[in-house]
Amino acid sequence: MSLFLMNRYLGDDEDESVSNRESRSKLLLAKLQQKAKEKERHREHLPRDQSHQPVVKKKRKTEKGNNDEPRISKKKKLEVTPTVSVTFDISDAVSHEEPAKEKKKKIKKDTKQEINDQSGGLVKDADTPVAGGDKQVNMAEEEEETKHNRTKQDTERISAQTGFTVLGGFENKPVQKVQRILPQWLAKPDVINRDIKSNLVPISEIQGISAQLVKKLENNGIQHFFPVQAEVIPAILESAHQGLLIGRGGYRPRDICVSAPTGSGKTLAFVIPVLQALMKRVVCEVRALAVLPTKELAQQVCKVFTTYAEGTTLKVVMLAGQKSFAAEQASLSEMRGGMRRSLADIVVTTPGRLVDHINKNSGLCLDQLRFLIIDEADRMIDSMHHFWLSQVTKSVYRSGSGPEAVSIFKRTEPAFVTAASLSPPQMPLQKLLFSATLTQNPEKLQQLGLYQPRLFSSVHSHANSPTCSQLSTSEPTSQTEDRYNFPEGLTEYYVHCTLTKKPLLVLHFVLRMKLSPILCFTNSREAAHRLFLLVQLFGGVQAAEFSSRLSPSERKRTLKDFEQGKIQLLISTDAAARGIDINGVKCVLNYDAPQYVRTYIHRIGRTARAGKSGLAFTFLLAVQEKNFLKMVAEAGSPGIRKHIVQPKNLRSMEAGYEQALLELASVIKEEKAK
Ligand SMILES: Nc1ncnc2c1ncn2[C@@H]1O[C@H](COP(=O)(O)OP(=O)(O)OP(=O)(O)O)[C@@H](O)[C@H]1O
Repeated sequence: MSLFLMNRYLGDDEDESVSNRESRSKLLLAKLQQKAKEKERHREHLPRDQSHQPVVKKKRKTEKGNNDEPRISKKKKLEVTPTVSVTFDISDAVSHEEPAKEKKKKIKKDTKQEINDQSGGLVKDADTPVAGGDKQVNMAEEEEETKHNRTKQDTERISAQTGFTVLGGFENKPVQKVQRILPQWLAKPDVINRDIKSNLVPISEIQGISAQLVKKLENNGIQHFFPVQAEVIPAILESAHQGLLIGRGGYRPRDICVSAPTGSGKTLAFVIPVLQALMKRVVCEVRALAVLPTKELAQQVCKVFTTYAEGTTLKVVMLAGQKSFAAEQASLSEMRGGMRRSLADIVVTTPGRLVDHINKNSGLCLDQLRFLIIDEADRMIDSMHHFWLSQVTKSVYRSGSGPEAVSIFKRTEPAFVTAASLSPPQMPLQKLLFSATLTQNPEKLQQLGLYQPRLFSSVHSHANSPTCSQLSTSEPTSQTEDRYNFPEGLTEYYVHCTLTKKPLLVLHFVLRMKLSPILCFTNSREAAHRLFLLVQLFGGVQAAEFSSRLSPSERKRTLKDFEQGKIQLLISTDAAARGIDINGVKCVLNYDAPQYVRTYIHRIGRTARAGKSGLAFTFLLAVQEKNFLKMVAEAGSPGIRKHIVQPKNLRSMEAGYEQALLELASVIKEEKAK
């Protein structure tokens, strides 16, 4: 007994005596081929514009000849007799001499005609023109779409009537671009004004900051808060006020994400409220952990925390490999009377060093962690493969899993809030994310395990993105890519150049245009080193390089010298592209065009900081121009202009440059020999 039965439709004149299934297939194939040949013959004999009509006529004739029943009754027959299946076995056709593709096409056409006959002519052959041929040519695309939909509907209808699956309908369809749908919190952020200068808020207007901190701010020359600070500081303070303990009278605070331009003052936006929230603590425990991608950035943030914590009882400790592991361990805790005692309230660290301390049980206890600050958050998401976040989470919530879980400070990971989950009350962990290029990719943000996040952003394009709830009611809007924040005072230029002219252009910007201090970026440390040597050989410019070629202490000294104005031109890799706050950089040169838009934004963001103005020039080879300008425009740049350097302005430096080039070859040879 056969497991599967596949009935075939052999036409109205199906010969009941043919019981053998194989011969039935052959019969069907022969019949279809016969029809195809007839069609071909008719087409050849008729003028072009009428070539399709006789086929249709012939078909109708055949219908009549084979079956005297009117068309309507045939349809009825279909409805009441669900034993007929309209299928076609392609393998049957492969054994013949004609090219397989041609054959399939022809047979498919005839099969469709068969379906057409049964369905009252509703299924149209893709190649058969309908009445009003001219119109059809004009509306070819629409017609194609309608035809496809109709065929699909008819196929579905026949399947429903007969109970058999109609095979086919696998035409190629153009792939539609997927509309990006953002979750509500990403699509509708709290808006931060990009224009710092005209949106300053007096410090006294922000409630909840202690007199001690206000005084500190004023001593540091800060009279007003920048827009990002005026929005974010009250939000963090409010959540800290309400949510130090969850349970009766408290609630789990929402995580906070901030996306604001480079140099807009994001550091103080978390330093001030965190210090304020922890100021009244009684027992010293690690309650705030700030994670940054590099040593230099950790150092910078630690300095700000230390400055504002001065005069309070709060202790700030840095774990970034500047000191030995043992020294860092000693700064974290001490043993007194057989008890471990924390020596740190705020820890500033890098992911690698943090994981080391957690794994080696160095005395870094995160049981009481209240704030987890993730600065340069987009970069930190990229480094999630180090699993640093899961290690932190494990350390924070481990007190909820052991026998000590009965403790009043039992902590559980965020989940649904129920009466049971609120008892006993527990310390919440709140994540604070900051970046100038925070991704809008929900899939990436998902990795951070955010709890009811709230976004503060100055990106203007969010309004274009439909939210999940809007989607069902509104028409789809234009596709929005990730768009970023550009500082208000920044002016962007690009300079069309050739490879050989690039060093001359750098010299032109330093010596003729006098734009120093200049921060010049290359794409590799080798390129940075070569350019540095070349500029030195040319002479007349105080230059330095900044890359992983230098030791951490050399890098620190170089940055200090640059900040103090001892260096006119700092040639750097992307090591100095992110977060580094160097006062007074007038101009950024992209000696090598950056490959990614995020890199571009962070590089040019080293100037035009804190509401000041700045210039950014990107050197572009002819082949790079189109793609680079497109990338920058799509990222939301307010506009990048062309800057032309007249060849005559470079002429006076050419001889010196040629000489320096010759010397460079031997210097590099010597270096390699060493
Ligand atoms: N309210 C303020 N008044 C005056 N200066 C401020 C104020 N807030 C911050 N600044 C200064 O602005 C500069 C930039 O601040 P910060 O480094 O925090 O920017 P950022 O937004 O973190 O930049 P990036 O995204 O590049 O890291 C710093 O030198 C800081 O001292």
